[in-house]
Amino acid sequence: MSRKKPAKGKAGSSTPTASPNSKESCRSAKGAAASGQTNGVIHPSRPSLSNSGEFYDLAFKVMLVGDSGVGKTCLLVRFKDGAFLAGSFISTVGIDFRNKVLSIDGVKVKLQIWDTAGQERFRSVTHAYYRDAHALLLLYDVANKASFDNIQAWLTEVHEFAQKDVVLMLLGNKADAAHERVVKREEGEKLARDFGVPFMETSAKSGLNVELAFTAVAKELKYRVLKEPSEKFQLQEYVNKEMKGVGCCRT
Ligand SMILES: Nc1nc2c(ncn2[C@@H]2O[C@H](COP(=O)(O)OP(=O)(O)OP(=O)(O)O)[C@@H](O)[C@H]2O)c(=O)[nH]1
Ligand SMILES: [Mg+2]
Repeated sequence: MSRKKPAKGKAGSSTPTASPNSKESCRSAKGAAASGQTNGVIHPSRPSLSNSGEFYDLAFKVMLVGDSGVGKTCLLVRFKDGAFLAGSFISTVGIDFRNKVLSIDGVKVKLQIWDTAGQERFRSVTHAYYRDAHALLLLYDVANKASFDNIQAWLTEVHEFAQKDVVLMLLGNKADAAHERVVKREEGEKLARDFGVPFMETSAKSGLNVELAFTAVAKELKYRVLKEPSEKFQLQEYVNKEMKGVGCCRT
């Protein structure tokens, strides 16, 4: 069985060169060493080796998008390192990525997760990356109404620049911030229903639903590539079954 080791470095030739952060409040950018050589899906009969030394069967690109300050970088750091490093907010510059290999129903799925800058001045940089994304996590901040109101504009952008069959999920982040909350969960649910996208609330601070958001996307992507005739997977159904509410648990 052939096993290839992707070259180290920045994004592969099919994607523009990344512009790494030097520092962030969530320190996510540190390193970002893994390769972006594989633009498409890797065939499962040829396992590959990630930079962290883990073999994987499938690889996908996931992009985090949304207004500046909604918590994209913190969400990625929480997922990758299980940490929330509170401190002064240092906005992401350009774009960066980190890899994580998940085991999904016995299949090793590598997610290459791109953390984009929410600031308007970096918009043209992020546009260039949409086309290669297999999945997009679109975030707003439940404590910031403007970030919620801007979701429609983000969706317009997604439809303009991303692949038609991209896997989309809407996340209402900072669900821990009860006192500052200005967007009700029901409002997020309605918006998601109106646009036909799966939805859940998350918290990079508490970790609420963070693992689930990425796992659900990985499951959907894996299902699309490897689906058995007997297998059925529905992303929103899975999310509804698995997600935890704020301060309570759904069964
Ligand atoms: N309470 C709370 N604060 C959060 C959460 N996630 C992020 N924050 C805070 O929100 C601020 C912005 O977080 P970032 O993750 O840097 O935001 P971003 O979306 O990456 O912003 P840009 O890089 O400018 O696009 C930081 O001060 C974080 O500490 C969360 O789940 N709960
Ligand atoms: Mg950021």
